[in-house]
Amino acid sequence: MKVNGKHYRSLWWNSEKNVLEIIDQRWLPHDFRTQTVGTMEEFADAIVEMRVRGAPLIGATAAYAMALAMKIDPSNAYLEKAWKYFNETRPTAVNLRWALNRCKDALLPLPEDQRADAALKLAHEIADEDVEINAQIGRHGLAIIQGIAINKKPGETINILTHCNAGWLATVDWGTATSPMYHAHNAGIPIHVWVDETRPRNQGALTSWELGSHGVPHTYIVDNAGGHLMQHGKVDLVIVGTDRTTRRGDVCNKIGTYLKALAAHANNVPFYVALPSPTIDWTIANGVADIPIEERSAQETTHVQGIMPDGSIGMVQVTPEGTPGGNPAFDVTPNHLVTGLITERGVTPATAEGLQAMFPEFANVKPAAKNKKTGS
Ligand SMILES: CSC[C@H]1O[C@H](OP(=O)(O)O)[C@H](O)[C@@H]1O
Repeated sequence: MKVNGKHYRSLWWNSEKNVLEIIDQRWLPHDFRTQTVGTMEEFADAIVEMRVRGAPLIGATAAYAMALAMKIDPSNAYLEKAWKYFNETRPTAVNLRWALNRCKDALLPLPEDQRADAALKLAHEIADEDVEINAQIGRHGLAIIQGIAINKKPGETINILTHCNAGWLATVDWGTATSPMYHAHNAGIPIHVWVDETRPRNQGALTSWELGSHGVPHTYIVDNAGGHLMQHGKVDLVIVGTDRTTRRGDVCNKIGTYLKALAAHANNVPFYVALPSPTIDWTIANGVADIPIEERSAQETTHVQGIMPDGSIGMVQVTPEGTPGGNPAFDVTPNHLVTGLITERGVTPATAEGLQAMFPEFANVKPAAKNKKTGS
């Protein structure tokens, strides 16, 4: 998407330096900083520290990480070592494991001297596929918004609530939850977006930065305001992203999503999830029982980042000294609270039958023994 009129993806390959370039999202929305990622440690750090974040973007980053690994040492042993090293960076977004497995499956059959080039080519393909998948999600989500517009007075604004950042910053481009919003805005449909702040990392500020850059009307709200707005008829539709959706349609997403789904269900507000197929974990059904929930640092809850009086970006402590912080980074919305899943192939019910009908090639994937701690 555009940043000050210039098109950017969230990551891109610098073919002159032969390194990956990323937007370092830790400094947004106050400072737009890019950086190169050229070592195994820099790749792992970029994922762990959320310089790159969002399930699809984590997956694309992991693919480029495997390309670097094959350039360093194309042996089977190093391939396995790299797979394990990167799989341990963050446990919840299944796109990480999906990308690592896709790379391993493609590379193992190849002679070692072909692996580095093949791995980089595959990383480019995964990045480009993500852009197209998200554009398709946008087109299918646009139809939902158009369906709501028909029942509104001509020119009446459609109010959409979203949680966290499932925007182009969380993917290579377009975003997932935001793609239908951008498509609707570009089609001239009057939308307004309620943007949940999404403590503790305040990814709502990223969504606000994105939507503002594209001229989409929006309002930044505290996480706990969504239910009130729904009770008062101020939300026509909720669209969120996902980090892992199970084969029966249970949706794992940023902490707080479940509460939005409960409020939407209680107020008969349609609750849709934008779901790229690499985010489906076909090996599990019960999301609450089987999806590993990342526990991040307490400091993310006891402190908040922002612009300091001198204009620098800093952290301030919001809690008393010594107060412990708890920080589960995700929660799981059971499928019965989900109105529909917006995939790149179309909109489907959040059920095992719905997902199998949309993706029949995965219908026979066998449940795997899960180690909930690592998610694989
Ligand atoms: C399009 S996936 C976006 C998804 O990822 C975010 O998690 P994080 O910022 O911790 O990587 C959040 O759950 C978003 O909905």
